[in-house]
Amino acid sequence: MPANEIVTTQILEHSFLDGKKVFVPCIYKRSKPEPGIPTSIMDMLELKSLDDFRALKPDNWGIPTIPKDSIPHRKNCFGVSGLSEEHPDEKADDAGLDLLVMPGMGFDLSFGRLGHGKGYYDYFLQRYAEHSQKGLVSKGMPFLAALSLNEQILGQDEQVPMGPTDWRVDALIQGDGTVLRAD
Ligand SMILES: Nc1nc2c(c(=O)[nH]1)N(C=O)[C@@H](CNc1ccc(C(=O)N[C@@H](CCC(=O)O)C(=O)O)cc1)CN2
Ligand SMILES: Nc1ncnc2c1ncn2[C@@H]1O[C@H](COP(=O)(O)OP(=O)(O)OP(=O)(O)O)[C@@H](O)[C@H]1O
Repeated sequence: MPANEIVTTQILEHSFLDGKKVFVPCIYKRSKPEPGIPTSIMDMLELKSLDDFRALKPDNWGIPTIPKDSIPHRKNCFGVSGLSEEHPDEKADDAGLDLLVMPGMGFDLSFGRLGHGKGYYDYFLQRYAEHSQKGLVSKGMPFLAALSLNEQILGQDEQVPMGPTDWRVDALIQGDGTVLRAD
């Protein structure tokens, strides 16, 4: 969470100045919970501008968060407006992400990632993969770049526990600027 992670403000600012589209996480409770699927899930919603970003208010964890009343008026990374659960299987032009910047509690040198135990990122990535397989997003999987403080990286012989739903990242960007790439 913000007190224990690399601050992403400059990445966001730089992305806007570079003319990129920027999406941020939006956590919500699914309206129709189903067994075996997390009840609280994450979508990625578009920020309209740098001013839009700067106007976000921090939530209880200090994370700048999209106001609820603006959700229906924002593009989702799956190309539809508002929350993705309201538009299952809807094909949209210009959908998808090139890059996903991922936080985490800990990382290992085999690109394993330990999240906050909510499955937000892992389940989002599974949904993205399903959208991609169905041809609902034109891009493939985003490049997964984890941001890690040096203290969050385990030593050579240690691994974070990885289960069947956990995704390995493509690159580990360390607090001292070192970048490790999986390929
Ligand atoms: N900067 C940043 N943004 C991020 C994350 C992060 O780690 N860093 N997240 C990384 O995951 C997500 C937010 N993570 C969260 C992790 C835990 C709880 C939490 O404890 N929530 C409540 C109730 C949640 C619910 O509705 O179920 C709780 O459990 O008491 C909330 C958000 C998305 N955005
Ligand atoms: N693809 C999925 N399908 C169903 N449940 C999932 C999926 N991905 C994760 N979950 C569930 O979410 C819960 C939390 O998973 P896990 O402990 O791996 O989260 P994490 O990687 O620490 O968190 P995050 O992904 O938010 O960073 C687990 O109960 C897990 O089974």
